[in-house]
Amino acid sequence: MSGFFRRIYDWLLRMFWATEMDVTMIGLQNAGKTSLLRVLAGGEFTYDSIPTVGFNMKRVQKGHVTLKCWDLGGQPRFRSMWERYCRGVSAIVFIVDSADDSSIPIAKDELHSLLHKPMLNGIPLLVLGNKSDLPDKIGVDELIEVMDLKDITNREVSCYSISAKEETNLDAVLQWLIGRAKK
Ligand SMILES: Nc1nc2c(ncn2[C@@H]2O[C@H](COP(=O)(O)OP(=O)(O)OP(=O)(O)O)[C@@H](O)[C@H]2O)c(=O)[nH]1
Ligand SMILES: [Mg+2]
Repeated sequence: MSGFFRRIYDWLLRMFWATEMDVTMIGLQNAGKTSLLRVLAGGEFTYDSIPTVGFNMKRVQKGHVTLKCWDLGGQPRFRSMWERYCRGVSAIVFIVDSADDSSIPIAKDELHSLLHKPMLNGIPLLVLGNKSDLPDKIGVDELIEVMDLKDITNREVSCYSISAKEETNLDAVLQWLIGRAKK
């Protein structure tokens, strides 16, 4: 399809079949949540990302679906906000720095204590091992193991290895999220 007809087609889809879905992005500080969202929204990757204070919101447009993405601060003082921002969303995205071994046990505990909250029952979960461009990263199988993802039974769970920097697997992330839009 030529660029012109593609734009008309996208516009018609948005006019008559538009869907907006809320997605919340959480994970420890420095995992790469803000970087991922910046790149998903069409921005440039940068090493000078500023730690998020509280939260930010950015919309990501993909065909007829608008992802309303809530990017939460990962420092300990902001983690008590996570539950409130996860309530009622179409999907929770939990981002892990897959090249930082020491962060993983803390990330696992934070994730599992959040998933025990009754208000969040059943919300689909996508766990992303970010920074796959770095040499010391762990792969998806190991991430599933160390994050105890096989023990999660009350919701749909998927796990991908990604790099916000090199834009690795970001299409798969968007496709997964769009597939969770509430009908
Ligand atoms: N090599 C590499 N570095 C990354 C990647 N994604 C993010 N970073 C870097 O990791 C650092 C932290 O990124 P942020 O996106 O600010 O992390 P965050 O999870 O939003 O952190 P908080 O807002 O404090 O919770 C920055 O220096 C980024 O440039 C990646 O895919 N590869
Ligand atoms: Mg941030």
